[in-house]
Amino acid sequence: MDFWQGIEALKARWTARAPRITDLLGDGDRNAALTGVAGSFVFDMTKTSIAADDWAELLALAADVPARRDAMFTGARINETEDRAVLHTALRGTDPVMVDGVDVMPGVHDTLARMRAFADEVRGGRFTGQGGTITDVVNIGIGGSDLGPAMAVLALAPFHDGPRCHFVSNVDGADWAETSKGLDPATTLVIVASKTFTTIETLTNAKTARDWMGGSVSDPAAQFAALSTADDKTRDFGIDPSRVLGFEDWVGGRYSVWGPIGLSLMIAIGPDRFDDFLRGAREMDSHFRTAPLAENLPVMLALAGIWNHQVCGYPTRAVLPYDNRLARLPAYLQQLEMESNGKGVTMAGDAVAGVAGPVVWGEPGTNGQHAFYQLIHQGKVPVPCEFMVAARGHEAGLDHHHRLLIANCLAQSEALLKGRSHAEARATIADRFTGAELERQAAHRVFEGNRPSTTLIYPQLTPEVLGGLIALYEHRVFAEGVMLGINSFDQWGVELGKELATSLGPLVDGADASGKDASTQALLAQLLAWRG
Ligand SMILES: O=P(O)(O)OC[C@H]1O[C@H](O)[C@H](O)[C@@H](O)[C@@H]1O
Repeated sequence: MDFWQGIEALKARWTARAPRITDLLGDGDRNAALTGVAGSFVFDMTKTSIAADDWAELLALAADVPARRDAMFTGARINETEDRAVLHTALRGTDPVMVDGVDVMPGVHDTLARMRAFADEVRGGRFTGQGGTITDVVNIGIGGSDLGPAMAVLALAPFHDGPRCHFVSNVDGADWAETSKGLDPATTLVIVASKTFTTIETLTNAKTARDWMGGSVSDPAAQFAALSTADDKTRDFGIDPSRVLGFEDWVGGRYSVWGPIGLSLMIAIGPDRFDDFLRGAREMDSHFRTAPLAENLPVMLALAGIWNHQVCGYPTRAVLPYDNRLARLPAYLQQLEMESNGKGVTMAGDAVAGVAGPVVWGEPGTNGQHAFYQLIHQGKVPVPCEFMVAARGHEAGLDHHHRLLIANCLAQSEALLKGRSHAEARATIADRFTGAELERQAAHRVFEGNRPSTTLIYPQLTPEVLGGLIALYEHRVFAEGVMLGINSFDQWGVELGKELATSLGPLVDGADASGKDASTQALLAQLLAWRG
């Protein structure tokens, strides 16, 4: 059956049945089927409205995933619109992978060895700034050249034993100004991370950083390193090839944290722990490649997403890590998921017959509970929630905090599931109100319940677990993309805005704006008046 016909059939049955998730939870076999295990992860999708027979039909929709997956892992050019292989998995792999008849793995291992050597030199004080041992590292990059390492460096803070790491991404000068405050140029290493080395934000920030450093040291370029596929451009910028770590075009920006783009993370936590990070991802790769679809965690996450978004029609998904150090995970996943699957055209160039990827958003718990959970519990449009929590934190003396964290995480999914009826709401306030006022007040305290959520649990957020977590989401996005028939590995949708920004530059300097639409002209005129 065609994917979209399958979705329509599932939607019709789900609408007719209008199941209560609490009723579905009575079926032990269904619950076992909707609970997945891979390495250190347990994924519970029993609090969704997927019935046992729905699950069997959803799995059938994933039938094309294995062949496509195998094509990806073995170096086929599955990124068809850019005519590229998709091999971020090779960055953490061990086995040979052939692209155009050449094994890419010796190159991958050579680059990893160079990263390790440089990280060790920086961490061990053998590579120094012109004022002594490197105390601070600033990674300048944006999108995939920022979000992965920035998210991972924060996530693995308990494992830091190297120099401090900072991240500058926004072309807004505020980002550079705030980050560079208090840094000593003579003991700072600047890493310019850009796959293409053409990204205007990154090049602007890199030049500003070079000027800043040039104010204090005689040879600023000596304290610069670059991570890029464009050797010629890094050389033009003045960075010595010995401090340029290259990678190939078969690594997409949002999938690039495993190689040179992860250098800041490697410097922060050390090469051995970076190896653990890679190993965690490799174990998830192996699970994705070998586990049957019905027990395959990335496929299960993908099907939970397909069910909530395409079958039930819920437009967004909230990612809610009950793990404060995963504060940047929602932003990271926004790029991973929305840049990969936010598409309207199939691989064949036709319009997608339904909606592709959902809006992904979120914040860590418990903070979100005191902000937007109001809408999640009582707003009219259900928001499928993706909870995640570790069994243990890293703060040995603060386990009572972690106990509360777990309790809150489980409480939220329980509240979403069960809700509170009008009668129950009335009972909670019957001592304070009577008559019509009691009914009115009770109405505000009703929770519909029956709201879907999934929960991912793991023992503790270690480098290995983080590696597995990111790989899990990468493969989830891949599996969804295969089912939707789209190319998850291009991002043409970011181009138009970039082109227009280039054409608008001179207009901000006062050039003739008459070719622009009326709204843009008016906004520009006011901004120019204020700029004086
Ligand atoms: O690494 P760079 O070439 O500088 O690209 C940085 C980012 O910008 C692009 O516009 C894309 O949307 C991202 O996928 C990419 O990660």
